[in-house]
Amino acid sequence: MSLPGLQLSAPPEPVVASAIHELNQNTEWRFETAFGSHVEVKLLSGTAEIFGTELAIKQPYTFNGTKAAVYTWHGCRIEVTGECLVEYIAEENPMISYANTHFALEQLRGKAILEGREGPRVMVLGPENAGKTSLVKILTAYATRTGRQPVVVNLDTKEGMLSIPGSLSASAFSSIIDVEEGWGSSPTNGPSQVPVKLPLVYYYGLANPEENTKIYKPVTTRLALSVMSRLQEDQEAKEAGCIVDTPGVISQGKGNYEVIQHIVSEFAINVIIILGSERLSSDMVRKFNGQKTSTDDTITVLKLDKSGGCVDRDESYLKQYRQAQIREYFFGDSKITLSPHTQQVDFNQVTIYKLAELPPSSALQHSILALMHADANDTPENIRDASVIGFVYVAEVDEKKKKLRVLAPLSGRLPNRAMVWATWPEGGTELVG
Ligand SMILES: Nc1ncnc2c1ncn2[C@@H]1O[C@H](COP(=O)(O)OP(=O)(O)OP(=O)(O)O)[C@@H](O)[C@H]1O
Repeated sequence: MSLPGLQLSAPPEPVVASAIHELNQNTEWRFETAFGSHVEVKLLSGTAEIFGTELAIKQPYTFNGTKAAVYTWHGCRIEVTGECLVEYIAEENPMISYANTHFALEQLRGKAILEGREGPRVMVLGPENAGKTSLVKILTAYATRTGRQPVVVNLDTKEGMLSIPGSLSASAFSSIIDVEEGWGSSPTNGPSQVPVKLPLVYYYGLANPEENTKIYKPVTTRLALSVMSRLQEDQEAKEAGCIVDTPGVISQGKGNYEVIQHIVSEFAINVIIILGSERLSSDMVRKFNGQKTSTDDTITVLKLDKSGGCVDRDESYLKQYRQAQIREYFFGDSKITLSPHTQQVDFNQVTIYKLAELPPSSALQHSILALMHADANDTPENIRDASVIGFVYVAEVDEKKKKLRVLAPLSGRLPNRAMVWATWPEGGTELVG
């Protein structure tokens, strides 16, 4: 086609390859897409789900920087447009045992309702990339599909759940999980414009719990106290119980499993699921199986097979993933655009803590600060144990004028609360010019 008056030809539309896949019952199409390249998946017929959440028929879902699988119980046809890094159909998968685990949890929920007690408190353990987060998503999705409202807890600070990496968070899930974004890093995530999932967030600020158990353990305790009181006060959460995702590193521990023990006692965990490690499973059976929780429930340890689809994620992928989570926190995702604002604040208007109070300096440039529900002059312990109001990004530090330019996901003056600066998620990325 030529453009009128210019005799120029419009560049040809790039040809994007499309393919149709027929999946037999109980099989899955596994795929990986690169960051920056978009792959569209459409369910043409039959039924299918991604990590437990059903796909709507004929609706296009777009993936970018994703590793996942479209699973079908009864068979389906899907159309895939765009180029995947890896894609194949897998006949063997552990989905039947994962669904059976959901039904076993449902039985525990039924029993707890009859007895007027809390539903199961489930913890998923296993080494890195064993599929823990994927299993937590599947169990959560099946529970919400059954009409339950479980409280999901993320104790893995390498990734964020409805928050950015570095945080520990909990949220009651009553609606479906977004198949394109997974948990998402922003509370406004999901198909609805209404922020349906409001997480409670605490900040640890390091990737590995064992780097500083003196902070990790008390912060976990605070989160556990809130979750346990929610389970007592909110009938729907009480019936469904909670599902706790954990960092892989605590399962690879050199034998003492101190952090695991702490989580089990603080959340009164009574179902421990082990993925992908015989040794861990036998250690956990020896340590916990048949023991009583503080609420007088008996602990059951269960081993499940790791999915052959779990992929090891290298550091460069994980770094891009974290950056994408941070961007999404401030700017939204493909469906919901947020309107972040930058503002100037004087050095003397902010109080920043690292492990002790810290004067603002250019070292803060391009880092993330957690704004805490704590007074600027509170004690370091109270600040550490406080929950997070939100995060800001330091766009610029002017040491001469003693001013910071900060980006916040919402407009409005920064409240005069204590702020915490930690090393995780790593700074250094330029979010705004
Ligand atoms: N069946 C599957 N098909 C394709 N990809 C999968 C499948 N199951 C899991 N994955 C992918 O494998 C990677 C590792 O899985 P997941 O995040 O669930 O493991 P994890 O044990 O939580 O890891 P970590 O401890 O490092 O957080 C993820 O990118 C996940 O999306």
